[in-house]
Amino acid sequence: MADAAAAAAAAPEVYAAAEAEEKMPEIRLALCKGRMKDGVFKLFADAGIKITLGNERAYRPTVSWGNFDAKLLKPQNILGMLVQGSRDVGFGGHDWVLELDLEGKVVEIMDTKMDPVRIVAAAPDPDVLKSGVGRGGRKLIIASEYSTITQKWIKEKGLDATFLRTWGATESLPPEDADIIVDNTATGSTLKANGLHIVDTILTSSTRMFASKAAMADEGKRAEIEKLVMLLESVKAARERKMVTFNLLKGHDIDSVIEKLPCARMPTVSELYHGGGYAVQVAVHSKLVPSLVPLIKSWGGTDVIVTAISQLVS
Ligand SMILES: Nc1ncnc2c1ncn2[C@@H]1O[C@H](COP(=O)(O)OP(=O)(O)OP(=O)(O)O)[C@@H](O)[C@H]1O
Ligand SMILES: O=P(O)(O)OC[C@H]1O[C@H](OP(=O)(O)OP(=O)(O)O)[C@H](O)[C@@H]1O
Repeated sequence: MADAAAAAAAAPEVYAAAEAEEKMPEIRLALCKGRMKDGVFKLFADAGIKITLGNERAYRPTVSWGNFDAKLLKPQNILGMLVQGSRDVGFGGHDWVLELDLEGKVVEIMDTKMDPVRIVAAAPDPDVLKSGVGRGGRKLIIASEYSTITQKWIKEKGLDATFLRTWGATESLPPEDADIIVDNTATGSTLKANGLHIVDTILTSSTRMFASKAAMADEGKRAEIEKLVMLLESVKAARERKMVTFNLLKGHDIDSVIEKLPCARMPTVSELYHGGGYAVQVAVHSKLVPSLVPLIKSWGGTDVIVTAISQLVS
């Protein structure tokens, strides 16, 4: 207690901001049930915001930061609720924005890039689009859960086809009950297990965060939403990067090393004890680390440390 009181006294602005957060305008948050849930919960957790569900069947989680009224909902419903204005912020797939024809009716505020999928047309016959006919010469039957997307695609391709709406397990329909399916694919294992070949890629999708137009028009809510986006984006940025720290001892040309570092902004450089050289710290894309570390060594760098970053705000 004494420690907490001392910390609060030493950093009054930070503690006051944390307390004030609970009195900020309420944001009605829709979290997604289903396969997107764990990734979204982890994104919040990595930003220091804990989402707690009372039990597995509870749909009203509590959020440890800010002033959220949170609910767990199916992503397809979330998008509709943002349009009708009963939720302020929510998560869903870009595919369902297109399927429900909601482009311009909800505001995309962040692409988490999580759960990437492709919406593809697939068939047992890889040449089905060339032949344009179905099993035994019948008119093509094209099955999908995505009604709008598929019917638009049929038109664009100029196919003479009957559309069949499915409710899951779409890959099981060909060859008897359908000639082509339109479905999402991530690893491709369901298509493969059912002997289906991709004949066209229609679009790509990922888990995105959306806001209602009304919430974005409300100054108070918008400010809170932007704070949330900044925090979640900082996790996304950090996940793509690593912190590389190294020493460059006296006698090496620090300026020429700094010039060669792959960073958009200036790296942090601090002087070593007794003017023995410099410690350099730079956040770099993870994929560059294996190339960068040997180069640092070749430039005379020592004591190279590569660490994970949890949040990065530019
Ligand atoms: N591997 C995947 N398979 C299916 N949908 C995925 C996948 N990865 C991401 N998604 C996205 O998840 C959303 C579908 O969510 P939804 O909750 O309806 O399905 P689900 O998570 O599979 O749940 P359920 O098992 O209850 O059907 C879509 O936007 C879809 O693009
Ligand atoms: O490319 P993959 O990694 O195999 O993933 C794609 C599959 O996962 C989903 O099915 P889901 O498990 O949600 O069942 P459903 O078809 O009944 O919706 C989706 O509809 C595909 O069938």
